[in-house]
Amino acid sequence: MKLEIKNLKKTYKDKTAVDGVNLEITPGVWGLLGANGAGKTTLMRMVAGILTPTEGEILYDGIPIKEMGEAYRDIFGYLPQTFGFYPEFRVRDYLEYMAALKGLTRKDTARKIEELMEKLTLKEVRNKQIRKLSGGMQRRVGIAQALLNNPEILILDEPTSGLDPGERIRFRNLLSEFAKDRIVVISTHIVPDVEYIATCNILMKDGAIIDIGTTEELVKMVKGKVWEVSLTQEKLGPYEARLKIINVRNEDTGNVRMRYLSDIPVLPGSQSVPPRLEDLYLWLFSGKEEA
Ligand SMILES: Nc1ncnc2c1ncn2[C@@H]1O[C@H](COP(=O)(O)OP(=O)(O)OP(=O)(O)O)[C@@H](O)[C@H]1O
Repeated sequence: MKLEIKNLKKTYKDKTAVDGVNLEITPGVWGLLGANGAGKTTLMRMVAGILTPTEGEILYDGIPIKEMGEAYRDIFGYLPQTFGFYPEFRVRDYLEYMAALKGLTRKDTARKIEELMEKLTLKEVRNKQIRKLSGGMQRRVGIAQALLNNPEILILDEPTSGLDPGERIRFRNLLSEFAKDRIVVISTHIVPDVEYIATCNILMKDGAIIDIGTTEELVKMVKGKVWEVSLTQEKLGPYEARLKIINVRNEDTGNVRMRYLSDIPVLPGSQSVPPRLEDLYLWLFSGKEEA
């Protein structure tokens, strides 16, 4: 099973959102990381077959997806970034409706909906209208509809926005299990969502792919540039504007522990620490003024 993206380009009037992307995606979880406006959504919508590329093509096992039509939809699941369709529908009715659109039989529909409601803890809201659900709950319904047809390719755009930490962990586990022999692509700003489950991460900037690799391979870029130091809250102030700070957390001593990015240690007592994917994300995608 292979998805090939060849020289894919999308231009909106004078804006090139995706600029010559080449990718070969095989089964596993793929994290698509990039700042706002990098072109992630545009790329995913083209892969989902709902946006026509300006140039280039997408092939599934060697066949252009535009020639596959219905057959591509049968093997595809997609959770868009903004999910708010059919707000008047009750959860169960909506899932049944989506299952019918995806061509599931009555028997498969009942079985699959039960299974997904269980896995995504949706049972207690089965008879509620979607518009009355919390944001996190709506997202779970969105995830459920994307999984209804047991897709071979699953594309999720910002799937965990609105989910609480417990839900995020459950969701990650669900995806890891699901991706064993399938292609799952997750676009996100929430780096920890893909850090431990992604087989491979795709880094995107200004419409282009700037790097691809496992978390372990990619974090090497910031090896020796991540520091931690303990300091008083008052001393932190002047550094906040100058440094790329990853996080600051309170210590039992009353001091704060600051994790920051820099080529050299800036504060006395700074210790070099092993890099994480979030450190790299900040290094690549955030200007100093944002840090
Ligand atoms: N329909 C459109 N018309 C014009 N420009 C667009 C359109 N859709 C997207 N863009 C522009 O293309 C660029 C890429 O947008 P896209 O939404 O794909 O990025 P993204 O990486 O998904 O960002 P975000 O995480 O904020 O959704 C942005 O500069 C955006 O303003």
